[in-house]
Amino acid sequence: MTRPPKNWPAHVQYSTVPYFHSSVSGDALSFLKGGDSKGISLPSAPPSLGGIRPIVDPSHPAHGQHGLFATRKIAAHTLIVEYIGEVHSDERPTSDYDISLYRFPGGENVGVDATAIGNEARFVNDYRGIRPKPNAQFADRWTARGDLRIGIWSLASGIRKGDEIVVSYGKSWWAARSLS
Ligand SMILES: C[S@@+](CC[C@H](N)C(=O)[O-])C[C@H]1O[C@@H](n2cnc3c(N)ncnc32)[C@H](O)[C@@H]1O
Repeated sequence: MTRPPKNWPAHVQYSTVPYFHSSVSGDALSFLKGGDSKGISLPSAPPSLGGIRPIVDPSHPAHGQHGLFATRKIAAHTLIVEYIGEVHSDERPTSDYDISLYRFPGGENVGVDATAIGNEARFVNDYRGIRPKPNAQFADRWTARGDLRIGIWSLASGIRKGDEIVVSYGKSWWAARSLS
């Protein structure tokens, strides 16, 4: 088992490989695991280029929480970290750590929920109120053997060492929460 990074919360399981929930269909598993639906030897996520830090600035909108910060200069269009979590096909409407992975034409909607198990990626905040615009984005990441994952990738400007890594969660993410 990989040792959790600095500032990792005790109530969350740290993992560098996805966990597949029983709600994911066999067909979806074969597709997502690059044909190896037995789940042996899942490729580990590469080391994160971001480190977890507590947000101590009172003017930061996520003050009291944590964020992900570049531990070195990150070039444009670089994989910063894979979004590891529980891969699932059931509904998780109350999760704040759930990202959509793939929608199958037949209707199965697979997400990655890092509420209870995950890696550094679960600490990426939305740019609103933090920086004028995102410096990273969620996008597909295919492993060398053909597993489909979600990656957090730097945008064209690259990221300076020490900067907070921020994405856009999307207007609908915030709209859903302002109504609740
Ligand atoms: C995926 S988590 C991000 C990591 C979180 N800050 C933590 O320490 O666990 C999403 C949560 O972070 C907070 N968050 C992220 N971006 C934010 C922003 N721009 N303004 C306010 N809160 C934000 C919200 O509480 C949101 O539900």
